[in-house]
Amino acid sequence: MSETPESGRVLLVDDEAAFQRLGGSFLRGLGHEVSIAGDGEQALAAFARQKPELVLLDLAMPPHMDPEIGLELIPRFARVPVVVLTGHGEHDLALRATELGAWDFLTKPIDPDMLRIVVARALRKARLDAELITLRAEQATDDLGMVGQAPATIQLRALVRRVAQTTVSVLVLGPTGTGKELVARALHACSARSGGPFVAIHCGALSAELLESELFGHMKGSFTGAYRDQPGLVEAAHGGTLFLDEVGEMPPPMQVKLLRFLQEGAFVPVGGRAQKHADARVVAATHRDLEAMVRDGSFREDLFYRLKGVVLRTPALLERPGDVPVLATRFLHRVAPRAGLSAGALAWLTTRDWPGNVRELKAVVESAGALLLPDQREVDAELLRLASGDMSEGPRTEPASSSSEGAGALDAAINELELRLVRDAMAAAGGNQSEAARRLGISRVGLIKKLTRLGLR
Ligand SMILES: Nc1ncnc2c1ncn2[C@@H]1O[C@H](COP(=O)(O)OP(=O)(O)OP(=O)(O)O)[C@@H](O)[C@H]1O
Repeated sequence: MSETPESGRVLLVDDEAAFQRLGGSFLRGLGHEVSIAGDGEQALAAFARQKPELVLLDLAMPPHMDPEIGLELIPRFARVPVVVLTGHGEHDLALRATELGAWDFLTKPIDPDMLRIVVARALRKARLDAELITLRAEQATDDLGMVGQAPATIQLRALVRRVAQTTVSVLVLGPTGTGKELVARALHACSARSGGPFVAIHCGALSAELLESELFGHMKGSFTGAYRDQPGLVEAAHGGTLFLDEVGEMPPPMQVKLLRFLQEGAFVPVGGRAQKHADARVVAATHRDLEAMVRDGSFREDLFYRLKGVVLRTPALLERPGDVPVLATRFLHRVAPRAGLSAGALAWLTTRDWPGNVRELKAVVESAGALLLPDQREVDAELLRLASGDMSEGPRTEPASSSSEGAGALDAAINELELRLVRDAMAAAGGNQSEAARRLGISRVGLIKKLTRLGLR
């Protein structure tokens, strides 16, 4: 097989002056940029300086020509192929070097043709590796933070990219926890406003009065406790994007004021007289059936049409089961980068309904990842069941992973985790129990039971 000569940066680590000279000039003759090091210290310094794409390493290093010193160097040349140079009959050494991550080895005296071929092959591998890393990084940023490869998810990402370039208002519709806020953030990030602020407000968590003051600000003395003029979120979002989460919960008097802002970019702070202006792109979202609300008169029709310049739908997880393993793996890696999901765990994850959708999946997988014991590298179905608080299912499909002593620690960890999740949900929902229950993907009665048991009521 012929190898196309590609030039690259090569670090040659060898203490033999003759080989440094001959090998070096042979490689330079092939067009490579060659650095030479005579011992381990020089090698590491040259590695940092030259950033080679390939290291040729003679294992016998001064001062004692001990091959162990050479072996120790291999892992230090991270992410770069290492070709080890060994003497005749050093088969075991070559094997150990390969185990430590060496890419190939050559036996001395070195045949120039072999050297040329091995170097060309190793450089090609180095470039493919680098390309793969770049592609992965691009893919990671390319998914706009919206992980998933189901057709519906791919289509949603494409729509987000297109709509982001326009100025139309966007209404994001979908069940709870399906990524509506994520879509709003992605719209902002892909838009010409990405350098400006992204400001989110939950319209259902506040009373009409508080919501108005939060959105449009208030003047000093306009109500008890208004000690100074306070600008609202609409102004904070000037030049950026204002995300109105659960717009369906917006009280009717506020709906009129929002409509005015959408039509004219104008608003009046609470207690103020002068009209103010702000330029914020509005993205609204709701899990409720706004059309039905328009029909029954609880949501203004003119506001509905104003908001729904473009409608983006985030489907329930049940409608895109192919996304479950991809999402679960991504969430697990965020809390336990070296852990994986067992086959049983994947089966358990993909057969559940996920009423709380991605938010619920995320919470369960992250909790399971946090519950891994220090020497555990795999999340199995049982750990997921523990993390989800669902102990009602049948017999174990996989062996238990902890001792009974560990199980006590596990219970405490689970309780703590549950406490944290419930507290966070209550805080995010501004103390509104229905909203907190929805965020957790459980019923309100279930939440009240939990609050009582956890001593939070
Ligand atoms: N495609 C996805 N990739 C990665 N994370 C996701 C995805 N979809 C949702 N999430 C995560 O799930 C959680 C819930 O998402 P988000 O808050 O955007 O949902 P939502 O539909 O706005 O929820 P709600 O209706 O309760 O306001 C967040 O932590 C979000 O990062």
